[in-house]
Amino acid sequence: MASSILSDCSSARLLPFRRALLPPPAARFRPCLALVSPRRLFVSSPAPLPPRLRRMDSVLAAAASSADSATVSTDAMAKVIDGKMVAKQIREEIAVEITRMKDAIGIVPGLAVILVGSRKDSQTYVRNKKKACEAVGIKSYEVNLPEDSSEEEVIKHIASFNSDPSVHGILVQLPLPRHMNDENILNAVSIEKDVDGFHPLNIGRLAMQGRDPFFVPCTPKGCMELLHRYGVEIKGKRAVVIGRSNIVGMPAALLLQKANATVSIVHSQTKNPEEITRQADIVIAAVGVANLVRGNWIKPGAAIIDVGINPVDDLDSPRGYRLVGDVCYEEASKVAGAITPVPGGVGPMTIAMLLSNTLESAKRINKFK
Ligand SMILES: NC(=O)C1=CN([C@@H]2O[C@H](COP(=O)(O)OP(=O)(O)OC[C@H]3O[C@@H](n4cnc5c(N)ncnc54)[C@H](OP(=O)(O)O)[C@@H]3O)[C@@H](O)[C@H]2O)C=CC1
Ligand SMILES: Nc1nc(=O)c2c([nH]1)NC[C@@H]1CN(c3ccc(C(=O)N[C@@H](CCC(=O)O)C(=O)O)cc3)C=[N+]21
Repeated sequence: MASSILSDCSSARLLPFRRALLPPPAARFRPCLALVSPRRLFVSSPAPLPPRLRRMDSVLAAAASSADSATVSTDAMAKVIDGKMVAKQIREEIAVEITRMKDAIGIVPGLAVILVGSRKDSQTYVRNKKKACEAVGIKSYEVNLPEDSSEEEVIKHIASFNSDPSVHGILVQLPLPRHMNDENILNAVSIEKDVDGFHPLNIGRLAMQGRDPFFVPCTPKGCMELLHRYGVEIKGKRAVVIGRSNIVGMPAALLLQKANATVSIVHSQTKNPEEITRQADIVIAAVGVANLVRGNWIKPGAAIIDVGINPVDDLDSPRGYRLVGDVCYEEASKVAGAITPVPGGVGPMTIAMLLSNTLESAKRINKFK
């Protein structure tokens, strides 16, 4: 079913609010790529976990190995990196930890979300975050402000959450209205409660050798977790990150570099992006252009993490649209060694990492191990 929907990456029509920057399809698509036998980059057991997540190790190992058997259909098809399943397992582990903390010290983690304006997609994300919080036992606080609010009003709410001891994480939903300065607003979030990891001090610490941020931004952290869970070796490998935004591309490149990959960053001014991408053992695509990365951009056997969430017209879908990634899945899955789907890849991991950061914050603030 999925393959019939995605059978032609060049024909997806973008919804009006996304720029249509698709490459000319005939020029870039080489139809015989499925014949190339992928060189696998994977080990059978997951890599060791950082101490904080070690408790989740066995669950996630089981998740990864069940994904192995469930999703490899032929030798030429990439392994599906199932973010939805891994995220579910992580949420279950978080719920157990929250109960343990509540029973031991009577504290429940709290996450405050501030939404300015009435963008439909932002409202959906905020609703989903709230549901995810409730399901694991995190108390959620929400403030909805009108589009024409002032920066001062937003900062006033941030300040009140900064000093509220029942709030351990604060998230300001992006994008903010155009008249607001993101930097002024993100700077106002207490660095100890910055569960999005967007505060300049957190980003600065992420960039520096020998320093650690309080929080790692959720989407790049989710990408790294998926690579770890699926046993993708990073040290000494070539990685290409497509996109350099403050919230995804740039921190993803820093994390890959911290994990000892040799990293190149491809952006809108890069010449020959396909040539550079083709050298990568690991690709993280975070662009916002549907199906930009074609099969012939990919090195056989590479691991592909597709962050893009792009709505394209689909009259057969109840919503009138469906979501596709930045990578042409149908082509890429015939060349890559492993690949995340959209939906069901990085998106659910972003939310799971937000919950994980909120729990981590509540533990740190209350000195609970
Ligand atoms: N799955 C998830 O959890 C999340 C998904 N997303 C999705 O990820 C995508 C990227 O988001 P975000 O980083 O916020 O986007 P931004 O628009 O902030 O950044 C896009 C980046 O892509 C680069 N770019 C644009 N066009 C091209 C091109 N043709 N070739 C190469 N590079 C290009 C831009 O380059 P330049 O810097 O030169 O302008 C920029 O660095 C979106 O689809 C978004 O919806 C975002 C957050 C979370
Ligand atoms: N302060 C802030 N922090 C963010 O982390 C942040 C943000 N602002 N603004 C918007 C982007 C986008 N983002 C997503 C989160 C989950 C999915 C997600 O769960 N996606 C599902 C599909 C959901 C659907 O079907 O609509 C999936 O990929 O399977 C997607 C995108 C977080 N962002």
